[in-house]
Amino acid sequence: MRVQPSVVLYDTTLRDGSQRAGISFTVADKVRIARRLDEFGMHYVEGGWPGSNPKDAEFFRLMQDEPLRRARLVAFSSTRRPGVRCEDDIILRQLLDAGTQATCIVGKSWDFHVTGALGTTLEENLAMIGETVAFLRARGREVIYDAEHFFDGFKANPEYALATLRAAADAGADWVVLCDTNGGTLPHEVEDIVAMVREALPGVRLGIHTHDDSGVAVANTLAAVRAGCTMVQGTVNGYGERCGNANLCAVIPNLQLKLGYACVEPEALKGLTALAGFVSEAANLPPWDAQPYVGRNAFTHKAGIHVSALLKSTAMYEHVPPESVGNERRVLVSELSGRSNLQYAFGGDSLDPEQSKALLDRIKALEHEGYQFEGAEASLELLLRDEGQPRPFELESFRVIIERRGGEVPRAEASIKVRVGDRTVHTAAEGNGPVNALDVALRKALSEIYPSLSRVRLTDYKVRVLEGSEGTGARVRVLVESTDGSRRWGTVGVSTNVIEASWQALADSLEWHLLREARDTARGATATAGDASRAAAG
Ligand SMILES: CC(=O)SCCNC(=O)CCNC(=O)[C@H](O)C(C)(C)COP(=O)(O)OP(=O)(O)OC[C@H]1O[C@@H](n2cnc3c(N)ncnc32)[C@H](O)[C@@H]1OP(=O)(O)O
Ligand SMILES: CC(=O)C(=O)O
Repeated sequence: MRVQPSVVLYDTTLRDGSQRAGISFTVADKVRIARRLDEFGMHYVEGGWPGSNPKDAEFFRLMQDEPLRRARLVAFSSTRRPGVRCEDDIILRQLLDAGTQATCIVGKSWDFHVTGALGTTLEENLAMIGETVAFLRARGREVIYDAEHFFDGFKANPEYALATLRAAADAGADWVVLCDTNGGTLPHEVEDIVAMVREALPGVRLGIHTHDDSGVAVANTLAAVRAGCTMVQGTVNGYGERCGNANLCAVIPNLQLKLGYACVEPEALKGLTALAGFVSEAANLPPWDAQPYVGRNAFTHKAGIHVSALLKSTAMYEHVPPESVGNERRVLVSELSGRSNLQYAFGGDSLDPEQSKALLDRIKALEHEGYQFEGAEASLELLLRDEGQPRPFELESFRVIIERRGGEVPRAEASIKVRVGDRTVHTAAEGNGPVNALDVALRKALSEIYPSLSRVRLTDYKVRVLEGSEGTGARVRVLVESTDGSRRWGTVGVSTNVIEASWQALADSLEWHLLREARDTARGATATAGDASRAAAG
């Protein structure tokens, strides 16, 4: 592939990204994200609008004390207001006070907005743009000019839309960025219009800023780059106003891996998946599993036919290697599996054809009953255990009582009898609900014999009703996620009784931990014995 010239990355997660419904970064979040974007290799990081709110102003104050290492931090603002001198405009004063070397100014390109939203004349708007850019350039600032609604403006009145860009460029703007603010433009239009702008403004460095209202923000960004834009604006995970901005987590690998443009170091690209996770965590939004390139499902294979081909060559069902963006391949085992899924999931040829067939039949039958092994790989692994081997513990019986007295919060009490080897242990415990009481009672029964269980914690508990029409008599599926501080695993239980389903998932979780621990210990002992015999032989 021919290596194309580089494309400049301009991240606006902290400004346009924070315009997404549901996001409210703290100042500390903004500082952490800015540093992470810098480490990743974004060339520009737009931090916010200092004239908008005290949080953004404080963010820029803090960043002056400890600047970014490589990226340029950008403060954002609009042009001066109509009829107000730049020197007297408070918003521009606050922009300068932010102390950044780079600034971004948004101005109007669409005549409809100039007269309808700003309520001023077309001439005054041109003056607002040119004077604001010149004002900032005269004060030593780099100016990135964002031409709001450029594509809609160009379609309505191309001469005027181009005149707004000329006003910025002639006043010394370093970059002129064409914005598809309403996200209504399609890729072929973007490609044509950018080509016309290039012709009309030779030598002006162009950028692209798109929104995803038509679901084509990434495609529009790529079309603009192909037509000559050399800066791309976007956000991590595509966060942004309404349907979001161009998602840099797709734009960057598409440019770099598919189109041959240099954006970041190939090693840095391997940090993209971690960056996406970091930002979704900081934004307090659930990760987007189906997100291209960096989502958990982006390289997850479920269908038997796909997995069978993957075992021959991963390129058969993967457009790029997952490691190129720091993601990983996963293979699920479910009712849509064939032998290949089991072979992949359990490694090599550890199962003979008959075992595979029997296991697949069992999985398919259990999924028919309502089990789901996708998020419950530990329960799946337990299906493979040798039924002849003694189990770490076996349930003899449990009883759960829930009591509510008067207006008090209800309490639950569980008593449990389990057999461990030839001992029977009988315990009781209270909890804030029946499942919690069962969990506490079971651990109490086992903790003396298996002290490592004290490290195991439940991190998630989900219940799903499987047949809605049965009402409270319906079958439920319980999925439990557990951790011992270093590993996470999922287990499942299904029953018409939610406590029984919870028990199954809970018991599987502890049993899986104990079997894993026994296996790790056995492997450690084998390795130690091997070392000793090699040392003796040497
Ligand atoms: C496309 C984009 O995403 S641009 C970024 C948009 N982001 C934001 O708006 C978030 C931050 N915004 C804010 O904090 C506030 O809206 C502020 C501080 C900027 C302004 O607040 P207010 O003075 O109370 O005005 P309000 O928000 O009601 O209206 C915006 C004003 O800006 C004016 N304006 C809009 N675009 C521009 C522009 N390019 N140049 C100058 N003024 C503009 C509008 O005409 C309106 O003025 P008016 O009330 O005299 O009609
Ligand atoms: C500038 C900007 O955010 C837009 O036009 O969408």
